[in-house]
Amino acid sequence: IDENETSEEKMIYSSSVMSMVKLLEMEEYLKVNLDLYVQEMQSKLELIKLYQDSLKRETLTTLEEKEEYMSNPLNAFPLLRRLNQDWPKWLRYMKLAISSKKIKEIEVQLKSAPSDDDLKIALKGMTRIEKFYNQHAEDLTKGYLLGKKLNSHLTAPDCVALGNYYYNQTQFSGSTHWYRMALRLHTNPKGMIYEKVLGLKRKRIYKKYAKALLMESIAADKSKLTSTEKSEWNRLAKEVTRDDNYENVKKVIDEYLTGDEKIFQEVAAKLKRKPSKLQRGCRGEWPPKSSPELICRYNRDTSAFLKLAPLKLEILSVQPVILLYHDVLYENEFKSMRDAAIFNASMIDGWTYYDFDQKGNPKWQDRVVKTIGFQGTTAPFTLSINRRLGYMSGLEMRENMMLYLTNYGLGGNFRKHFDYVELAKRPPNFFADSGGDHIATAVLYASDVPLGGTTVFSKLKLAVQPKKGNALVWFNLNHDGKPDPLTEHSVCPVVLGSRWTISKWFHERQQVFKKPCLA
Ligand SMILES: O=C(O)CCC(=O)C(=O)O
Ligand SMILES: [Fe+2]
Repeated sequence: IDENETSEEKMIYSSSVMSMVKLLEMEEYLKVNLDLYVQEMQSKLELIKLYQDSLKRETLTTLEEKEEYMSNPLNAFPLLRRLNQDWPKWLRYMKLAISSKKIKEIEVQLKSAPSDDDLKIALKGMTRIEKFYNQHAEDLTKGYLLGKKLNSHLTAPDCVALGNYYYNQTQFSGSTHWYRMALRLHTNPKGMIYEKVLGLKRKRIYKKYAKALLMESIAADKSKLTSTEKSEWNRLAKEVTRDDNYENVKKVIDEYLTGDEKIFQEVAAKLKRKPSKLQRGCRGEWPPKSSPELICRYNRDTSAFLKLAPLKLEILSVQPVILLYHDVLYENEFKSMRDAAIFNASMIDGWTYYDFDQKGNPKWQDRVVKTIGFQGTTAPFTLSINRRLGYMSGLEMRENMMLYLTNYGLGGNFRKHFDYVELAKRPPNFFADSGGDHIATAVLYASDVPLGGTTVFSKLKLAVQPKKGNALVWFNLNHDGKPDPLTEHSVCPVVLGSRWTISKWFHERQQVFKKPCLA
């Protein structure tokens, strides 16, 4: 994760649960305005209805009846007067804009609504959850996350957006399930809203679904098609989406819509790639570690202070050293840090990148978190946390008090990486200028994450679930100061929860007089 100034760009909400809270507040405000708008519209409607009532009279069909009616001056005079005086005024009243002030306010609010980029990041987060944890469209639609039933669900427009996202990336077998869900949910009375206001035509979804099925059967998600395949696909796609063919296509798809989801899921399973090692780790498929060296005890050794207040320590790995401490972060420390971050400063987007372009520049990829660095000793919490991290690691940190506070976003993750700088990639004055390599890393878990968000060391098959108050400390360099590739680690996509961490990278240089006193 790196920091990048993004001042000119629009605010991104989906990269942090905390910033998405603003969206909730935005919609609450919009709803208030909508309520007022509806109220005004209703009272206008009631007034017009009163006028309608006043216009009622018996039906007059024949010319004789009409003539008789108008021969009565008490009928003729009011009618004449009304047409001259009242109707033009009613017309004016009907034309009068309803609640133009409220509409203006909604317009202003929507200027800070999430951008297309933001939606793309959210879609990517959703599909990351779907793929990483092998979730099915139907389960997500019905409110199941990793088998846990939640009191929420997706709608037809949500499903279409997800289907289109896959479709546009030529991942057709990913899109078909979402189109099928969309059609199942596109029923009246809500279907009327989709058709008339959102422009989400049922007919168009049928066609898109048909095209995706066709493409899936021809190409099975191959990114490169031969020219014969391509022309065959184009010919068939035209055939399928021809208007006079619509009824046939619809008939076939309607059968799909009543089909058993289990069958679709079995077919999908055959098309899916085998899970990666990391994905298996994230799915909790690794057995728990046990070995005589891996013990729990109280750490009373790394500081005189700990003799009075020992820290609960669990040794997760000996080579490389990975320690899990329990109950080492206080709620009020985290709260004051978070408040400082969200009220007095602003957290910025953090990215996870996976690649370099041809010139060797990093290609930024996936905005996944919001983060902020707390330098030095400005607030009491940075001092107390740093002191405790000193006890936990046995390391010195006077030159480097920096702590990072991070909040993950929708499906937020952290790709596989090392915290050290590979020897070959070190700049000339690395040791003097940057304080040397990141000898160790500490991650304090500041929140529970009910689903996903596991810290995973793939090469060690070690997975650690965040637990509020716990801290993970590991050494990226071996005792001889060489990077240890076994420390490669990742954060699994967050599925449910707002993942907060306070992290620190310990610098190498300032440890020269202090041998790490390891367990
Ligand atoms: O949050 C985590 O679990 C790990 C974060 C991490 O890899 C880092 O801060 O370098
Ligand atoms: Fe890391």
